[in-house]
Amino acid sequence: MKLADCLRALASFKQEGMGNPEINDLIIDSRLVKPGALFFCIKGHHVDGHRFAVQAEKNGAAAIIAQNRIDVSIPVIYVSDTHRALAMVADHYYGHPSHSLHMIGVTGTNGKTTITYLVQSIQEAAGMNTGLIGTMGMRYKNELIPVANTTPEVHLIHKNLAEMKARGAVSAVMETSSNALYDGRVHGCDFNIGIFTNLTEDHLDLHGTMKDYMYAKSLLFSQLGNSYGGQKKAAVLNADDPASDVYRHMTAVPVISYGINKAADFHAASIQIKPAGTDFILETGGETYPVSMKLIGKFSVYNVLAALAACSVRGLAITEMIRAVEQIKGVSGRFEPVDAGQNFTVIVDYSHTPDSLENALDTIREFAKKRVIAIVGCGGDRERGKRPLMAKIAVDKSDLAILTSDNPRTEDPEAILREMEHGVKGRSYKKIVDRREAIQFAMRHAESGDIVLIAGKGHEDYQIIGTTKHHFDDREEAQSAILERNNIK
Ligand SMILES: CC(=O)N[C@H]1[C@@H](OP(=O)(O)OP(=O)(O)OC[C@H]2O[C@@H](n3ccc(=O)[nH]c3=O)[C@H](O)[C@@H]2O)O[C@H](CO)[C@@H](O)[C@@H]1O[C@H](C)C(=O)N[C@@H](C)C(=O)N[C@H](CCC(=O)O)C(=O)O
Ligand SMILES: Nc1ncnc2c1ncn2[C@@H]1O[C@H](COP(=O)(O)OP(=O)(O)OP(=O)(O)O)[C@@H](O)[C@H]1O
Ligand SMILES: N[C@H](CCC[C@H](N)C(=O)O)C(=O)O
Ligand SMILES: [Mg+2]
Repeated sequence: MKLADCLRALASFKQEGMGNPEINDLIIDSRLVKPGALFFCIKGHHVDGHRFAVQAEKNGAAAIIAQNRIDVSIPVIYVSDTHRALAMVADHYYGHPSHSLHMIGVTGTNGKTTITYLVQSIQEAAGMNTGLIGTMGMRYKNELIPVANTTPEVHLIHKNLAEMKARGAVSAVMETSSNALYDGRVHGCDFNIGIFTNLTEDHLDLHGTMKDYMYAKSLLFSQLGNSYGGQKKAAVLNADDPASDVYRHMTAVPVISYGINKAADFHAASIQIKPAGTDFILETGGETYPVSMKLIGKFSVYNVLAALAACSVRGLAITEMIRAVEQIKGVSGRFEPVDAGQNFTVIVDYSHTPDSLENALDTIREFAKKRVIAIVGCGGDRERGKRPLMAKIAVDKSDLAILTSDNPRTEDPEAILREMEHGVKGRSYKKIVDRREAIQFAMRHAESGDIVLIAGKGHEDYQIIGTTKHHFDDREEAQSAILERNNIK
């Protein structure tokens, strides 16, 4: 596409430097620029991308989009907001893929990844080819492309939606994190459905207050626009979470509610949690349907209700959707059992927030006959307020809490643990800084019938120490520690 054509997506701009070169890629990292790329200077959280304009030119950029003055000899297009320009140009450059895909966005503190997997499975079972974008990568037709962010940068979203569409997708389901919504990473995405899971403490390092965090999430619902041209649009809201009362007012499209405690369009009753699954009665449209699924816990019931409500908008039959849900074995790293023939239970779970940790431990209590052992850490370079809270929940709700490291990133692991320990002064717990040793300790000390929860890292197959990613997988670590224990015996 020619530069002038790319610029048709912008409301206002000023070009300096003559020329209308062919643009063959949209790039925001100067290190990735190849000849013919259009480079966008983005002011980041750490550095100002304008500093890399010269490097982008050296690497062959055909033109540059900037908001501050830069000194290069290729065409420069000045705009007031380069990030917004990136979103608008990318949407246009890739042919507005979100306009013709049935787009489902999922926001909320916990449950987003799980719901995207549920929606993809339900829709695919009904013959709707569905792409998925989220924490574990971009997944389409059993191919997984890893991503740096739960919600990738906006040009990558439009690019990948276009690729999914070209390969036959009719729908895409996407995690829209609060950071991404606030930073504009989904600008230009035309969503049909917005799903809200829940709002509990996390990411206050980025949003400051719970109120600002709540408003960041509301952007998904205001971005739904209006129902037009016969397109089916809806906001799917959790009736049991007070933030839904705010989001209801933020959207102009129909609202579908789901919940357990309050009356809702998709309501679950008679919930029975068992070690191998959960049963409940779905009440919707004046009918009742029994559901018997392999997913565990009350929180899983919420996720299923949200997915069913969202998929119902396209008119999928309830009984068929339930059949698809009942087939799902689980989502990688979410309440995932590790079985190496041991006589105790090991569960790896991605609970890395106070609320999800509490839910995971409460769920385990529902069927624990002996001790509950919890291995818990908190990520570095992330919100610090949740550290003492998570330590307290671990100690309050387990019989043996082992505090350890998660991804320390650039923080001192001992310092993170000291902040966690503020929440458990005078209480009894074990502290083992090295996560591998913590897992080995738990596997050695677990007795017949105990349940060990390894929380925080779920599907992650790495540990970030400093800025280096080392291979590390809680499931593998638990397996080998169990085998080692068996060999020693
Ligand atoms: C704090 C934060 O949100 N950072 C995101 C942000 O990066 P940044 O603002 O730090 O970028 P920067 O390093 O300041 O660089 C600014 C610009 O200069 C460019 N640059 C930089 C160096 C260079 O040599 N040349 C160059 O051109 C960069 O490519 C960039 O365009 O923009 C990047 C591109 O979109 C993101 O990958 C990055 O996410 C980082 C990896 C991150 O950890 N983000 C977390 C907080 C996050 O967003 N998490 C949510 C999940 C939350 C949840 O699921 O609960 C998510 O959606 O992933
Ligand atoms: N609806 C829910 N309510 C509360 N906790 C939940 C819910 N669903 C899942 N969880 C817990 O949160 C953990 C993470 O779940 P999931 O990965 O689906 O959430 P997420 O919102 O995608 O997280 P992230 O913000 O890291 O992308 C699970 O391992 C489980 O312990
Ligand atoms: N999406 C979350 C994941 C946290 C996972 C946990 N293992 C950690 O590293 O803190 C985040 O980026 O904050
Ligand atoms: Mg996720």
